[in-house]
Formats: sequence, structure tokens, C-alpha cells
Amino acid sequence: MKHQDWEKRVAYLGPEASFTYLATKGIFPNEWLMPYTTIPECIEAVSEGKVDYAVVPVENALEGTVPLTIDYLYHEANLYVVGEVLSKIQQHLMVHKAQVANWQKIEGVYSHSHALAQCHKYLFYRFSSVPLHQSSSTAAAAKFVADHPDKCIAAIGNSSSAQKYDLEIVEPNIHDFHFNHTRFFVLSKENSRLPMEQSEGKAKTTFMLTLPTNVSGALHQVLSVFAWRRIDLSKIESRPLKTGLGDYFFIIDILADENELMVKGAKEELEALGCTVKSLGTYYTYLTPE
Ligand SMILES: O=C(O)C(=O)C[C@]1(C(=O)O)C=C[C@@H](O)C=C1
Repeated sequence: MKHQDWEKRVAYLGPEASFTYLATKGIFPNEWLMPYTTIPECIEAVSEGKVDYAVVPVENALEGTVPLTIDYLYHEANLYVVGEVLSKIQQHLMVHKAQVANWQKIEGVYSHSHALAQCHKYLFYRFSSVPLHQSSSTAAAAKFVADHPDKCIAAIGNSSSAQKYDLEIVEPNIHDFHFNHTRFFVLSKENSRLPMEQSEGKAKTTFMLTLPTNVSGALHQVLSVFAWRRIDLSKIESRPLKTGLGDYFFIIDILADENELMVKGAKEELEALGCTVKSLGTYYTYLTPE
């Protein structure tokens, strides 16, 4: 198929075989997938209309929120979440095939900062004196190792990246906790939603909210707005507003559709209380096959 035959362009944190690529391929198997080096570049590509969607990591079960994604969405972009993808994350240690015999003597480990953090205990106990190097993604690390056959170095990443860049997995499943999943947002300029088919079928909405200044008990009031309406929240987290110490905005994930009467009412009441509320839209959750 030629590029111009593809209907949608989708930016993702590349290169090919990154975890974001696998999530993107899972939800867009037939679209034109375009790799970008950083999360802001993916987000800008949608904002500037170069692509229809961008897929970016937003939260990991071991490491928590991906601050760059949330902060960029709040401070720099005006986009909507049209879907989310949940993927199981398995991290493996891999080396160039020319270095397999020497892998216990590696002189450097390369990976994305989140992947290094997910394997912290393993690296601490097994390779405590070996320098760790951050890459723009796990697949970028695998590619770097592939491009340097003479160096005794390793990458941490998934089995697809080992395959794609022809590396050998020398120690599989080195992530510190078994339940390792990452959540990815699919972003668009339109407040639409990807079709429900193949999703889990339950609607989810994300609000970004700031509290009125100097009001005691403001957060308590916000939570009561949801509580008395029996609106289920799956996440609430604060991030710095970057205007001074103690200034925060909140990300709130709601297990309901923004068009439901109770959610509309909640938004109105929050605004009446002096909060600024921005809805990132309602979307469905997709699982990538394990
Ligand atoms: O480096 C990759 O392969 C990515 O897609 C990025 C990323 C992340 O930002 O959390 C995605 C999933 C894993 O948690 C590790 C890294």
C-alpha cells in the first residue's frame, strides 16, 4: 500500500518497535504510522495538523504519570483524548550478537528513563557499577546498541525491538514488579472518540482542573461534587502549575461519559465553585494483545 492510500497519519514516540509503536500498531493496524523522537514533537505534530492522531505514554503502573505528557497537554497544547491503550510491559536485557559471550561484562546500559527506572532493583543488584544512559525510547536504545557492534553495551526494551534490531536477549523479564502496564493516550484536535468496537466498552473522561485561590477546603469541595453524584473517579493527581511553590493543577479521570447529566452537572458546579475545568473529552480503553 502506498502512503497516499492510507487514510490517517499517526505520530508515535519512535523509532519502530518502541512500546509506543506496539500500542499504536495495536489500535491503528492499517494507518500511516510516523515516528517522532520526543513526546512534545508527537503532540506538536497533531497541533500543527501534520498528523491526525498522536499516541504518547501517559502513565506506568510502576513509575506513575509521565509528567512530560501531562504537563505538555496542560501548558502547551489544546488537544483531546480520543482513546487510551493499555499495554503489558516486559523489559528484557539485550546485547549485540557479537557481544553475547561478554554480556556479563557490559560497560553501559541504554534505555528510556522509565524503562531504566522499572528495572532499578535488577540493575542495582546485578550491574551496580555500570553507567546507565538515557535514550529517547527503548527502541532508540536497541538501535544504538545495534549500530555499535564493537561496544560491550546493552539495551533494555521489548522483544520486538530485539527482533527488529537483531539483538540477543540475554536476560528476559528484568522489570522489578510483575504487574507492569503502561497507559497511552491517543490525541486529536477534534473532540471525537475512536469507535467503541474492540474497546472495553466503558467510557472514561479526563478533566484538568485548577482550584480557586486561597479557599480553604477547596479540594474537599471538588471531591464532594463527584461524591454526592456517585461519580466514580479512577485517578486524581496534582502537577505543578509552574507559577510558584504550592500552585497546582489536578488531573481527574472519571469513569463516565462527559455527556451524562451527572457529569455535566458536576462540571457546572465545579465552575460555580470557582474552579477552572477543561475536559480532555470522553474516550474508550483498548487493550493490546499480550
Ligand atoms: O521507550 C519506549 O519504548 C516507549 O514507548 C516509552 C515508554 C514510557 O515513556 O514509559 C513506554 C512504555 C514503557 O513504560 C517504557 C517507556
